[in-house]
Amino acid sequence: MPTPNPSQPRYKRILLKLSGEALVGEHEFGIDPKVLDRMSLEIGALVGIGVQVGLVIGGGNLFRGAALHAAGMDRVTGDHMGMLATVMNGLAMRDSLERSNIRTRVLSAIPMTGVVDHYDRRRAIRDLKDGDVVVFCAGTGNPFFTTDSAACLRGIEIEADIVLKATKVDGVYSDDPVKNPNALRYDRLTYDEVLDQKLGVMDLTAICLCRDHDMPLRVFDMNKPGVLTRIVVGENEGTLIAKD
Ligand SMILES: Nc1ncnc2c1ncn2[C@@H]1O[C@H](COP(=O)(O)OP(=O)(O)OP(=O)(O)O)[C@@H](O)[C@H]1O
Ligand SMILES: O=c1ccn([C@@H]2O[C@H](COP(=O)(O)O)[C@@H](O)[C@H]2O)c(=O)[nH]1
Repeated sequence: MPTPNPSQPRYKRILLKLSGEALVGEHEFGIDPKVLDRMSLEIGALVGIGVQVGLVIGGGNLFRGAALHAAGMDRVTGDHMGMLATVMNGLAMRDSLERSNIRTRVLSAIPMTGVVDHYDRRRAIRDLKDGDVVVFCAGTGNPFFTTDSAACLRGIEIEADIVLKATKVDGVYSDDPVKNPNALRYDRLTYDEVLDQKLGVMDLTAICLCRDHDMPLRVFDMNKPGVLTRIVVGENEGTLIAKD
């Protein structure tokens, strides 16, 4: 493996997936502005070294369709609410990034004239090349999916070099490390190993998409300061999921 060089990022274009739940921070529900500002700083550092950043933010801090359905709501309505939650997170992220003087474009899979622009792949690529951070919100625009799948889909569409899944655990484990303290962390896995062992850090649709389009994925802990820059310059953080 070549030695990491901070002035020469290994990845030119990334798709970063941020967990919605992580935005709660010290609050009980919703969005903690301190978390957004910390993430903006980390993302700004990447833009500063010339990395093109596409962003997908989950909605788990506000609504998840499956949870609403379990409480009695129609599933599709719940999923629509979940997708709208990701738009709110996208707006909050743009606000924080722009307060740090980082140019940001929010593109939504669901048309929302007057609030955000509608997703258009060619436009997204142009904006990325111009140095804007592009936030893709409203997931895939379809119910029964998750923002992990949306992140992998957008990553493939914009021809990102890698999908980076920022979460609250420091990689993929043999079992959910939050529930099983004896779970073992993997450094590297193939797509088929994740699928065969049903490792639950991401939904399996997302893993299948990445496998079918040979898109590498890295799962890492966003709470470690400087972690994004370290990954982008080629240091080993969390777990890499790739072909072999
Ligand atoms: N094998 C595993 N390895 C690592 N984490 C696992 C595993 N199985 C389950 N998990 C759980 O998956 C979670 C991933 O959570 P995360 O909040 O990033 O997901 P999300 O549902 O994509 O995001 P959101 O909060 O926006 O809904 C981890 O917090 C971890 O507890
Ligand atoms: O393509 C998509 C993406 C998301 N949803 C709904 O939104 C919520 C929030 O996303 P998370 O990935 O769980 O953070 C999700 O639970 C779905 O209900 C969707 O319908 N389609």
